[in-house]
Amino acid sequence: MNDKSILEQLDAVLEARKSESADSSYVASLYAKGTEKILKKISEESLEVAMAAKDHDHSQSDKDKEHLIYEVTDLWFHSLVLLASKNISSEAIMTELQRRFGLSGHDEKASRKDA
Ligand SMILES: N=c1c2ncn([C@@H]3O[C@H](COP(=O)(O)OP(=O)(O)OP(=O)(O)O)[C@@H](O)[C@H]3O)c2ncn1[C@@H]1O[C@H](COP(=O)(O)O)[C@@H](O)[C@H]1O
Repeated sequence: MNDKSILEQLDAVLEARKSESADSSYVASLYAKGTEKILKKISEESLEVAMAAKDHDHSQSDKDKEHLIYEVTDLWFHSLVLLASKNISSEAIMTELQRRFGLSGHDEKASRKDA
């Protein structure tokens, strides 16, 4: 069993794909097409998340819950590809989430208004 988290493992794969060919790797093909293409995928996946969430609102079914998980995973994955393309690891996001942990969103917004 691998001791590294799936995010750490995926980070390593996304880094390694920078020297792979677009023909053999989907991630390499996204890097080759550039930021615009990756953003287009993120935009498409966001829309699919919204549609899946609305479907689940209506049905409350396990099937639509699974579909929502699937679509959010696609969105997270393409966001990680965007970050990797800019040499940002998922660790940076974990660190930022950790920094925000326990800080109320309302309080954080109020502190920005004061600044
Ligand atoms: N987690 C994922 C992952 N999630 C989703 N996808 C792909 O993301 C694409 C998005 O789905 P779409 O239906 O929008 O795809 P599409 O219509 O073929 O895409 P476009 O032609 O419109 O760009 C699909 O091709 C999925 O297979 C992923 N591709 C790769 N990974 C991970 O990345 C690793 C490296 O992948 P490769 O670079 O392909 O080896 C893999 O081992 C996985 O761990």
